[in-house]
Amino acid sequence: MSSSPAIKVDSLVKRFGDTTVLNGIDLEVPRGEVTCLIGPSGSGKSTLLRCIAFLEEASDGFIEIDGEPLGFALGPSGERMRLPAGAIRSVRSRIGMVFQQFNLWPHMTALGNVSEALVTVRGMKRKQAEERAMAELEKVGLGQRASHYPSELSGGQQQRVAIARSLALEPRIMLFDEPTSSLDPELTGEVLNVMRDLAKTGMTMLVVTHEIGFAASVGAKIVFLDHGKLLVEGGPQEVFGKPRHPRIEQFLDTYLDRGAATLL
Ligand SMILES: Nc1ncnc2c1ncn2[C@@H]1O[C@H](COP(=O)(O)OP(=O)(O)OP(=O)(O)O)[C@@H](O)[C@H]1O
Repeated sequence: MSSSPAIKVDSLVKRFGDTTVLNGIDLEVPRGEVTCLIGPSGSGKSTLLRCIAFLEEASDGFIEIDGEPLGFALGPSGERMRLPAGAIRSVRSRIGMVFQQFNLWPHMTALGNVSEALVTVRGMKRKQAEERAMAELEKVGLGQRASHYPSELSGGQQQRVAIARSLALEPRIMLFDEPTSSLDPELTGEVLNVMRDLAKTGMTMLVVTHEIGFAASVGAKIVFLDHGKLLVEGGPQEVFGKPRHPRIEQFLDTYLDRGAATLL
């Protein structure tokens, strides 16, 4: 495999109407590590993740996944050129994404939620898909809950099903958009543990989180976004250690979570 980073973001701009939400982001996400994206509310974290997942189209700039362009590339005369749908799908399929809201199908069991993705996206036979789905549910500690519907599962369990559903599709990169924001602390812990285990397997992960304790202990790289710009990036010690960038100091005062209080 090439030595290119798992994700490369180059001069990315995203505008909604007259509002510039991402204002020239350059970012490299190394392979096999956890990169945590932090920053104040409204700084553009979700938008950046959604651009990388191609759920939003960037207004300008480029994204590469494993060295291959996603969505847009430089054309022969140096113009920004949209790539064909097939090429976009092929690169996009390497990325899994987990959202704050679990987005499970309410009328399907946990097993159904995971296996359906394999049948519809991968064209797998139902029986084979269910076997695979069961194995994925076991990995996130939910083998015993396979026949339960989302309404019969806790928020933490629902999020673990969503993670299993993403992982079943064998992504090379996992994006997490505040996966624990809607959970209480106990359920947050169980989801973060699943993410810690996933990190140990060498999965490339880009995680938007307000869980500073998680970012400081699991993130190999921390990226701080502020008003649509990448303000600080580095290892946890560089970003959270003292002396700190004044904006980080201010951010920690506002967003410090319980785990972080003991870590920093
Ligand atoms: N579809 C959209 N149309 C218009 N404005 C949008 C859209 N999506 C996001 N924005 C705006 O972009 C800005 C950044 O939003 P974004 O959700 O990326 O921030 P964030 O850092 O993830 O915030 P939070 O931590 O609160 O989730 C906000 O001002 C938001 O209102």
